[in-house]
Amino acid sequence: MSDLRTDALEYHASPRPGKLSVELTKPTATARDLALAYSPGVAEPVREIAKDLDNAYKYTGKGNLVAVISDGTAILGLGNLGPLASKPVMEGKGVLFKRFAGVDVFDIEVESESPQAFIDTVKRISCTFGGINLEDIKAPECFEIERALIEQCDIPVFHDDQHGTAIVTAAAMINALELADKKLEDAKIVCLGAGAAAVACMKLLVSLGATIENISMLDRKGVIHAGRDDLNEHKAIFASETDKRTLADAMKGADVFVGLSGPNLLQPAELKLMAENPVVFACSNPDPEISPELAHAARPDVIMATGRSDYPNQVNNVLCFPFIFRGALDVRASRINDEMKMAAVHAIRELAKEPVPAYITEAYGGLEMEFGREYIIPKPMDVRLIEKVPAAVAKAAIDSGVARLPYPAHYPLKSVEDCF
Ligand SMILES: NC(=O)C1=CN([C@@H]2O[C@H](COP(=O)(O)OP(=O)(O)OC[C@H]3O[C@@H](n4cnc5c(N)ncnc54)[C@H](OP(=O)(O)O)[C@@H]3O)[C@@H](O)[C@H]2O)C=CC1
Ligand SMILES: CC(=O)C(=O)O
Ligand SMILES: [Mg+2]
Repeated sequence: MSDLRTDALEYHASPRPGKLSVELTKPTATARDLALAYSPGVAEPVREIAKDLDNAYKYTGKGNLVAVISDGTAILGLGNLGPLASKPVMEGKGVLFKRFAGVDVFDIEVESESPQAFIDTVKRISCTFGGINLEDIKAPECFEIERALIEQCDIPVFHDDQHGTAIVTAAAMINALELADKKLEDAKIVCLGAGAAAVACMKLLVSLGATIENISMLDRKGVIHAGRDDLNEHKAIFASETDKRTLADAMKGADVFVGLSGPNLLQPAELKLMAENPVVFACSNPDPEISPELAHAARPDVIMATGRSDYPNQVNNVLCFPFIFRGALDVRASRINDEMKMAAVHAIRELAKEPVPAYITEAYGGLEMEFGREYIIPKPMDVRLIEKVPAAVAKAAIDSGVARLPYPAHYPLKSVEDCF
């Protein structure tokens, strides 16, 4: 592990800087090819698009192109390090979009002095894209930014840290609670963090049956309770009449801990206070709220997940965003609505119960996996994700009236190569 820093820097630097490049999709070998690709031939699609803007989907890459856009104010759990420092993560999201769902990405890092400046910038460039994935924008600004852009754009705008995270968390939570023999309706839930991801995750769990009175949410100042006068409207939804003030207060008898805050914020002593068979999703990246080693040592009965690839149960929005956009783009949805999000939750959740193919076992060093405490959610390289999730999302888009194309004739997809 001590080599990880060196290896990661080398990976990003060599043999050429970065992780993505632009590829050509048409022949360019002859003068004729160039006359078609550029002047004079390029004038023909220009004229067609000027006549009817929808022709951009026919003659350009718009329909398969997503902008991954950040202002760098909440880069993973590293904090507000500025737009340029967010670029490796945004390129990384581009890698995942392409690798897992064949979606092309331009990453865009925006220097903006205000949410309005960010909104204006994104709105002005939005016609280039088939969809917009907002990333690593801190709360509460992210809520206003996403709302305004959904209103102003006719393409899907999706804040991944809110909804991608919520969808995957919900899918894993339903499975984890089933294994713990508990019901979401009765579960006492502690959520450490009250930002973009935390608020969206708790809202989605409530829409799936969790009881808002059973949720204790905490920010840097402790438990969010009705006596506080420093809460924004998003935190205030979770303010309860309670005497609990600290994480330890909240953890007494809790069934579930969801960490969407920062590194090493949960102590073993606090974990020991939880009810039997506790479910702990320590999802802060790159360093979780508690390491699986410490958690298992403190509570042998824990069902444990992190956001990382190197432990069992990776609860990470990578399981959602490539596939939800694939489905949304393929039916040219005008937005990603609640029905599509819910369809994604169930498609991901159900896949965890299917037998794990041999190529996944091999990719994880021969580790045998089956639905259980160490396997509550599929692995990102499971190609059945591209079969199941876009199909469910596309169907939900059609059924809920936001699709502009019929169910794709080439669905269900069997692999990324099937996309076109
Ligand atoms: N596994 C996954 O797929 C994902 C994981 N995440 C992780 O979730 C975390 C939050 O991301 P995001 O919601 O986008 O960021 P935001 O900036 O929107 O929210 C951060 C939240 O964490 C709280 N917080 C930070 N430090 C502490 C602390 N010491 N004690 C209590 N609360 C604290 C903040 O409190 P306050 O409001 O008081 O400032 C804030 O509510 C990150 O670590 C990120 O990596 C995010 C998305 C996906
Ligand atoms: C995974 C992710 O999007 C995050 O940690 O911010
Ligand atoms: Mg993120």
